Amino acid sequence: NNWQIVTTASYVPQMTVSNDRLSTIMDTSDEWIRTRTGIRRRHISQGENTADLATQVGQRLLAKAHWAPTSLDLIIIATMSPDSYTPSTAAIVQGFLGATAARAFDVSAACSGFVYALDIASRFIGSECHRVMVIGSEVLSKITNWQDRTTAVLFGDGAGGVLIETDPEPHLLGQHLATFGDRGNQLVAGQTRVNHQFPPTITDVSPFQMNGRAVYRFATHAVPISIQTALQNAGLTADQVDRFILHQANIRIIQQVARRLVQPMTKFPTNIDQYGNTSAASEPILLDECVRQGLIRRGDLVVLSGFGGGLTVGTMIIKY
Ligand SMILES: O=C(O)C1CCN(c2ccc(-c3cc(CO)ccc3Cl)cn2)CC1
Repeated sequence: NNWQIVTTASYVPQMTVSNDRLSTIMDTSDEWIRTRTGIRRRHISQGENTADLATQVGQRLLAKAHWAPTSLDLIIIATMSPDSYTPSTAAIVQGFLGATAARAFDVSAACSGFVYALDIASRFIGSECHRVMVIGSEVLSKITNWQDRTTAVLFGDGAGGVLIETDPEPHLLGQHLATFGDRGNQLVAGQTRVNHQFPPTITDVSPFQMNGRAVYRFATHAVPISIQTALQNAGLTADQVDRFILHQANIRIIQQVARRLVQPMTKFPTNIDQYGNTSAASEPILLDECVRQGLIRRGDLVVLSGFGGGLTVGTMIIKY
């Protein structure tokens, strides 16, 4: 069933942490972080959890679309840093917003989460489900080991999302989702352990652990293939795309993907310098900024592509 993105919104915690400030708590430097990742600062939550960031986005979305919360049929939150095992972050947001008619659940696909959630929403939308809220929200600072300079310098907190509604015109022109579970151990966070004794003890949440080189290599290989496959599904070529909204994981990966697709960097807006890697939130935050800055207009051909934990990759071709 056809649907359209009605509006976009985003929200980041107020406090920013510069590279220089990080270099006072771990052995790193602004020069290293900026040249190797493109990151200059990141927003770090002070007391706001994942559902709080998502609720801010939800309120902004409903206000921009002039929708009553009770008109929502479905809320999906893509996150790898939920408030709790239960209730789901989506259920908490549903309660905070008073969206009493909406079913609500989380999608866990790390940095591909927003595309996975949008794909699921597009399969729900139809005769009984007209109005859907899809948000990517992360507080990665709570699962980061702030002594591990290989990961702590990369991540930030934030949330972004869209409202989608049934539409007579097709706007989802193609997609490609893939998961490589045999390589999942290359990017792990929040791992639980089951011990042999009885009663078992509750384990604390393990911080990020990443085989950076392996994930980097995966991304530079899997993302161009995913984008080309989605374009083929849509009967389109990269030349026809107006904007590529890629997961903001690393500036060099974005440059590498642009080269592989033989496309100019002007088609690849970036904001990793401001936010760091916000996992499932990075695409909707960037999408919202592009819409607000007029870099994406109605009728534009937009590619959304996320990649990361799972390992997963997800690409969607949308006529905005
Ligand atoms: O030494 C260097 O240059 C290092 C090399 C390693 N780097 C990496 C490696 C992987 C990621 C990454 C992370 C996620 C998790 O959301 C998803 C997707 C990716 Cl591709 C980000 N940076 C940083 C610079």
